[in-house]
Amino acid sequence: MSTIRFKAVEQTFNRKPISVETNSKRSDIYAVNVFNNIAMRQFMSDEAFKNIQNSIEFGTRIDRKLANEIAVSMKNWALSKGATHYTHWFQPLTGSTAEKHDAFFEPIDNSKAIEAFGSDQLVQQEPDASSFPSGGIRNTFEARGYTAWDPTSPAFIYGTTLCIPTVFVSYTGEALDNKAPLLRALQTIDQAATEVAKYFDKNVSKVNATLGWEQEYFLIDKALAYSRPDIVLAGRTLLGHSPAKGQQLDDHYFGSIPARVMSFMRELEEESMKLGIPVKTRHNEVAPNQFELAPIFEEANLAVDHNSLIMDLMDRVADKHNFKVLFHEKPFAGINGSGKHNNWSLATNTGVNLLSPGTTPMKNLQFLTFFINTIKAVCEYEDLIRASVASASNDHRLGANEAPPAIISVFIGKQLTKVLDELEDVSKGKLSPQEKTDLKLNVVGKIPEILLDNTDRNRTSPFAFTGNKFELRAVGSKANCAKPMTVLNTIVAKQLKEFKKEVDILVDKKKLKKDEAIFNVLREYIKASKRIRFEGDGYSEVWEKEAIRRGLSNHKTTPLALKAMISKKSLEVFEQMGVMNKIEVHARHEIELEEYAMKLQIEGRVLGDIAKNHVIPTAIRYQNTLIENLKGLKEVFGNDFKKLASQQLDIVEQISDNIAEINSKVDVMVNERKKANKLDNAQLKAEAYCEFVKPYFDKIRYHCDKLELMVDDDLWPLTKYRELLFTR
Ligand SMILES: NC(=O)CC[C@H](N)C(=O)O
Repeated sequence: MSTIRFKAVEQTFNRKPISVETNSKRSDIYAVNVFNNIAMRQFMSDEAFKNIQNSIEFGTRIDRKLANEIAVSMKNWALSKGATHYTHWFQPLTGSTAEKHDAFFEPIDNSKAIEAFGSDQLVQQEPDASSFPSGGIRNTFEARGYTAWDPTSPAFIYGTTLCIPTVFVSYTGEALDNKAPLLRALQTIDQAATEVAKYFDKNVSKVNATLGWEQEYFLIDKALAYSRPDIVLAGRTLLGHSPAKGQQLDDHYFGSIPARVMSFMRELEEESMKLGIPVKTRHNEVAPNQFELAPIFEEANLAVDHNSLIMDLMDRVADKHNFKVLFHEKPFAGINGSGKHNNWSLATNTGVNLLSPGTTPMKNLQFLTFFINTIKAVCEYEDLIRASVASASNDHRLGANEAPPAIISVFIGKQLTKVLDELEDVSKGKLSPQEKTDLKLNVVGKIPEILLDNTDRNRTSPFAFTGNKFELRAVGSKANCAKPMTVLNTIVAKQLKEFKKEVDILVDKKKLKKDEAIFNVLREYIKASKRIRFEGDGYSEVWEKEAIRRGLSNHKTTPLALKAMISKKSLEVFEQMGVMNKIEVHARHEIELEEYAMKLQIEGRVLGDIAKNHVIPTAIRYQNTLIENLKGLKEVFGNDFKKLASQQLDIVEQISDNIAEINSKVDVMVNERKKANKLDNAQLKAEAYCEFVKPYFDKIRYHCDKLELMVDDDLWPLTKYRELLFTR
């Protein structure tokens, strides 16, 4: 086994950057592989173009006849780009993407064939999807699943395949994927936010939620990564002693990008550009061999699709450059893990960012309205947000003093805290002319147009306002952003609807002026949502205690965090907002619990195997050399040998002790796993894995890592941390 390690290290030493030919002008290739407006205009009639534009903007139905024309034009465009196949591209509840390719080719008799693709193939398909998780939805209804075209996310060519973004739903209408609920949530926030935005500008007829994600990842040489069974099977290292040097010198963050990584990034960016993914930022992250990539924000549905697509693209491009991308939130113990911060905002079709202060008091009141409503929504549903980012892998990251804690709170900075404090004192009911002027001039009027440079940063906060958007920092690097985005947009929509109702009542019944009514409602919201606001150090123990006092949840593990998904309150908000019915939520809850248990089961098995079949035999081999040495010393020195051999004897004993510990702990862990596996109830099974199996991982690791420090480096079979993290 150690030969694999040394071969891998040697291979890595000999690697050179793969040269990539890239276009210096990115704008020339931007979106060339996307069926966007330019391509559509070129390939379809005006009528069809207008029809599809309306559908994208207002969700109107696409006429069947025109759908056929759209399909044909899409096919012609794809063929002109060299595509041979098409696929409905969807995001099942596995969290990744799925595709089943069909050729355009169709024989019409035994001597002739055509390239065929019509509305039937575009609009709806029935993949044999029986193997995707459905959380019992399909069994309950004996319904099959089908994929349906999502015209709001443009088709694109990936390799030689035309990919058509689709939703995946059962015949009874239940969503079997991550996209369908997201689209519903985006529709509901559009309606709710548009209604409220109309208070300030009658011309607003649509509000888009926007998302800018930041993807963190590790890049490890392929040979090194594949030399470790734990990385291959579990996506993370389950053991490995910390290297002498880790990230303590802070010399990687924003440092110069290593040459091989740079080649990888250039090719990735080039391919992303062609797919219309507007990647903009690249840099080294905190940990050695950790990097980050971020695009410009986009409409949330498109941004989610682009993130799923780029994760796939990263795998492929990395492979070409002899790297493996690790998306796991915590691939290495002792150094930083990876997140995927979600920057979220709301934008009107009149070009206004609703979370950006403006030049006039009215614009600032609009900003405050959306700002305070968002805070209130997060306050009401903090536990649901936590649930939306819960996973076995993200549990390692949240609360590890490198990413936000498991407690959800909102950070807004000093300046806005002051504004909210002042708004809290607004009088009840009608405002005097003096108070109105004062508010206009001294409170609302004083919010600077550009807050970006004035907002403090707080990396310890899970939900931080950063000048013109909120940054949800709790999302894990492996996650599909659709989940947190569905929750966030749903709860803010609910909140905005409530706000509108309350303001309207004050205007209609209490005869308050619109802005008076708004001030009155906001005042109450500021008071009601105070407990979620926290400006201090989210890593501190003081905050943990304070959060308990404030009644905020602090679920450190997924089985506990997920419970909030199916609380009465959560089921109600999903149902009322038309995002998911009870069956859909329960199905997802069940799937996530099962996934949690399975992930831990895999980790337990891999660890057991490595510990017993790799670590222990290696330790015994080394111990045997020591014993040989001891025998030799005895032969040469006779009774005096003990003095000379005391250290060796000590090591021999320590090895035996560690072996004994590993052996017995693996046995107990296997037993606990067996007990957990017998449980039918998904919640209890996940809890059993969490409480009784997982704790053994660290205990076993401890002794394996001790042996790593003792055993001859030549014999050690597992590629070491220093090799994984510092060879590139
Ligand atoms: N520089 C950073 O912001 C680090 C973020 C951190 N890696 C996380 O998991 O969220």
